[in-house]
Amino acid sequence: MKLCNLSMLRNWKGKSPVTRVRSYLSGRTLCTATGGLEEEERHYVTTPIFYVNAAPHVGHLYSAVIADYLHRYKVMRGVRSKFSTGTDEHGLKIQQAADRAAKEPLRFCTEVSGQFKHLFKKCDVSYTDFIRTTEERHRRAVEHFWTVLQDRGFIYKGSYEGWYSTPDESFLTASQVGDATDPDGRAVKISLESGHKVEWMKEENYMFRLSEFRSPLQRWLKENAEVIQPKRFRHAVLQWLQDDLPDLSVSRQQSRLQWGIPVPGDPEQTVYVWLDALINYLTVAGYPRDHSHWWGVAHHVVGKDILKFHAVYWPAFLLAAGLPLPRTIFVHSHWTVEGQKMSKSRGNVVDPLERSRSFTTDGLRYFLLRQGVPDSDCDYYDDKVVKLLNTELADSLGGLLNRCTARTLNPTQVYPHFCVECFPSHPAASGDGGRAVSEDYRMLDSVCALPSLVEQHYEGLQAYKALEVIAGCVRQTNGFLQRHAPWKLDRRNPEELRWLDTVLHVSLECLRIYGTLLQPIVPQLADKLLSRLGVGLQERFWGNLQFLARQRGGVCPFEGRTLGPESGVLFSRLERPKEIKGESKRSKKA
Ligand SMILES: Nc1ncnc2c1ncn2[C@@H]1O[C@H](COP(=O)(O)OP(=O)(O)OP(=O)(O)O)[C@@H](O)[C@H]1O
Repeated sequence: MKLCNLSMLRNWKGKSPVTRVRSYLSGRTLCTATGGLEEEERHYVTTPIFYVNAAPHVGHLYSAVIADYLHRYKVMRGVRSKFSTGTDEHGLKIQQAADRAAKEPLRFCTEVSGQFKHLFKKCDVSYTDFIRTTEERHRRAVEHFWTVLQDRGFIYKGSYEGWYSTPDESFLTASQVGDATDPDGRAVKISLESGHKVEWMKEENYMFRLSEFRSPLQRWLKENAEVIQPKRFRHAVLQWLQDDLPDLSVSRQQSRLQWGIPVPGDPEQTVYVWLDALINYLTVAGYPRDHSHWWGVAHHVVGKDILKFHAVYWPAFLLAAGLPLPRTIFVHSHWTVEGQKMSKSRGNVVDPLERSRSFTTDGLRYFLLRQGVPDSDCDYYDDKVVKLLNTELADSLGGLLNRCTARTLNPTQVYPHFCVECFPSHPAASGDGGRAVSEDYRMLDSVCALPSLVEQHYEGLQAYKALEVIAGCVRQTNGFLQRHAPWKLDRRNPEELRWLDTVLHVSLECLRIYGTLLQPIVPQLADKLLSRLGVGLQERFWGNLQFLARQRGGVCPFEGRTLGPESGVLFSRLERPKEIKGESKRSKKA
């Protein structure tokens, strides 16, 4: 077992009662600070499963890359991480979309599900599990779950009467419905939340005793203040729990909905699509057989549009089934287009595959995670993407790498030596030989503090804050290089050469830290950067984030090592592509 450094100890926020310390270098094992007892840590992150009534858009990719970076971050920490995504394939909307496309529903679903898979592959979404709700393993899980709820007395046959929104596949209380007029001027009722038309529905079906769960849910939220993040969404859920919480219809008559899973023992009824869909998280965990390994450590990433399903219905179903509740429900806001939610049914979508070709996969991932703020909606437009990527990836980060590794400055192409007399660990200790100035020490402080700040933001699913602090440090390092202008130093003078090498060593150390921290967000770009620096695959874990060890008398394994081969610019400056300009104009006219 290798030793962990102090910052790891300080930063580790394990949930077990004993102080847990990760041996990051060994990757998988975990020991306790008290006795070396080995234990394994697990993490299970999910995206919503995506409804296959139309092709994916940028909003879907956003949910997927949030879960992906969390998964990659956990893997970097040596945690055993499971990451599931997939497609939600039952329901009236799919039945109708398949009819419109004149295709068998399953064939239609297979095609659209394939588009999601293809997108995720192209965009490096490194899921470990992909589930389709039309799979046999899922049908078995739903049937079992239903039977458990029924056996425990939480499902009864009743009659549902009330408002129903087919586009949202959801039931609404009177307070959630408002008046509007349709395009033909007729008075209609709409869902106040989604704006979709609702209809009055009356039919016999199965009801779930949701009304019994108000207090348990309130208690759960009270005792677990962090379970719903960010906070404003927790408040929204608490508010819903103050309102009416009537029993929930959990089946539809088969005559109205054929495309779904039949209710066990009653083929005249089809399981409500949301109950069916939510169970996917259990199916992936192995339910009903051996799910306990993963189920207790589940973290859901969801858009705010489906918060109620995940934070009210889903925990109520789980409590009724006697199963543990998710650890976190992380909620994000929406990408909008000219102020309106980007959505399949509105058709105002931005094609993520096309954008990943124009801006590169990492460019698009970086943009979404740097600009997407969980708390509030964000308008998407291409100019913003181009500006951000040119500034932060091409000029700032790419420029820094380019300058530090250029043959003119570094003709031997090695990770240069650090001279501690030129840059001692503390300014006061600098004798005549010290050449660093106070801004340089401020930069070192920022870079030293960076891993723990980034950790905090990654753990809290606030990637934009992590990327903001990284971008700030990159700017500081560029300033450091500019200030000392190593290109003006005379290599023939040994003293100047020592300082030149030190400036480059410090800059490469900074770049190594940035590249390592950026891996979950921009995996290809980070790989290119770290490979150029000659950092091996086993040297890219969280435990390799010791910065500038040489200054504190430690050993830097990279010093004197040959740099990796040159492989072109890190990130090429972007032009605004013509075809995207055309599309933006079209969407403006619409
Ligand atoms: N505009 C968006 N911004 C961010 N995430 C989104 C957006 N649209 C969808 N998502 C993500 O996808 C999930 C499921 O969305 P859904 O499949 O209902 O997409 P949609 O485009 O809103 O579809 P529809 O228009 O048919 O309701 C959301 O909960 C969220 O995680």
